[in-house]
Amino acid sequence: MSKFTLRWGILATGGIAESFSRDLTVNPETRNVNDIKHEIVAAASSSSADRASQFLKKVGAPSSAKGYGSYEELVADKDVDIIYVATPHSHHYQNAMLCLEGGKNVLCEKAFTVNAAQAKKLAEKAKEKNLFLMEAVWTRYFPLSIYVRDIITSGKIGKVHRTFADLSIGTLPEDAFDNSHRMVNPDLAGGALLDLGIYALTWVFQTLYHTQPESARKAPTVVSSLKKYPTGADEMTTMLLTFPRSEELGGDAHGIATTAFRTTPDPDGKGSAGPAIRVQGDKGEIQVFHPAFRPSKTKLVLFDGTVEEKTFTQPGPGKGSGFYNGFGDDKNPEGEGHGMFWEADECAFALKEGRKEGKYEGLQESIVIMETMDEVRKQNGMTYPEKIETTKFPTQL
Ligand SMILES: NC(=O)C1=CN([C@@H]2O[C@H](COP(=O)(O)OP(=O)(O)OC[C@H]3O[C@@H](n4cnc5c(N)ncnc54)[C@H](OP(=O)(O)O)[C@@H]3O)[C@@H](O)[C@H]2O)C=CC1
Ligand SMILES: O=C1OC[C@@H](O)[C@H](O)[C@H]1O
Repeated sequence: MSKFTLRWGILATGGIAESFSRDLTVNPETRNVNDIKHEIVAAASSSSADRASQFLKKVGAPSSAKGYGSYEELVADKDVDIIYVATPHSHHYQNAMLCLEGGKNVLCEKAFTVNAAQAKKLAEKAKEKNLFLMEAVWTRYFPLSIYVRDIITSGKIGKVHRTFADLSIGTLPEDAFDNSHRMVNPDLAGGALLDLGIYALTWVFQTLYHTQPESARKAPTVVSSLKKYPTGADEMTTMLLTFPRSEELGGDAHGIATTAFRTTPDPDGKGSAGPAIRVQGDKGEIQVFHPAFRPSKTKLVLFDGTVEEKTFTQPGPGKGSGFYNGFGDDKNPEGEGHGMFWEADECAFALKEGRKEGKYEGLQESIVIMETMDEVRKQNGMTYPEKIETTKFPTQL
């Protein structure tokens, strides 16, 4: 059988670009995906072509892959089918727009943009140019997430009324990040909400919103509280979302999404403190254990006494590999891939099938989530500099 090959260009050479690119080199057959292939054909660094070439070597790209010293050159490369945007949040809008204007399909890291207005502009541009565009919320494409959504839609836990979701990382920001770090720097749209809270929201949305028929999905109302870090970005944010839903589904549902630097739902690293995510219905609940961005354990607990635990490992290239994870303090278990290949596979399936959006989070849902975060920032007076909130393209950052 001839395989569909997706030819990738990598825009930026930081931590997550490395994890993602390494995952692209894992043979899809190791995860029973037999009809597509990924190929890294080029990478670009805003600092130098040499850095891009070193990056390509480091991640195991083919020796034919080209290293560019500017993002513009990458966009102009005729051999690139899709570009993975792996810059800080502040740069996503400008970088993704550059790619779309240049006729390239785009997979753009989370948070999709700084605000909903930017997300809408990108969606409009992708539509105008008939290009594929997807927010890289990798967790949505995990077999574990598919399993949890299936539990909900099958009615196993009954009508679902509430989801609690916490992604907090148990890290003292003063020790872990200097004030220019992308996690806390407002110039880079830093802060817990956009970087980590997006995963708590992902779990709330994928259990209470995405599981409804598309025509029935309605944006939630939100009340929230946010605590600022001295840089002006947030260090702890909690959101209470009310999703309007039909009586057939049990009526309105509540989502509680929270995120913080200093606390963690997993203080001993062994899950002893309980789950990070609880999706509760009137027949029981499905639990997911920390970390919300890359969970590997679930527990189904039903009113009738059923208890079913499941573990999901990430298929990988063999013993001893261990990929960089986030800001670098947790490595993958030995032998596992990172798990970013599932979202990459979705891009290949979509382009093979002629789809222009991701199956498990389309652009409309990414926009509603950005609107939710806009509202949280508005309720709590958290703004970013105008040059990164603007929809004016191009803007020099
Ligand atoms: N899905 C996931 O699990 C994770 C996702 N992320 C997301 O990935 C994105 C990048 O995060 P991460 O890779 O950790 O960040 P890094 O700081 O490690 O890398 C960002 C890269 O962006 C490029 N860049 C361009 N302009 C700037 C600038 N002004 N300041 C800093 N970097 C710049 C640089 O690459 P160059 O010099 O080559 O142009 C830099 O190496 C964020 O959106 C983040 O939310 C992050 C961690 C985990
Ligand atoms: O997306 C992410 O997931 C993992 C976290 O460690 C990281 O900070 C974040 O950007």
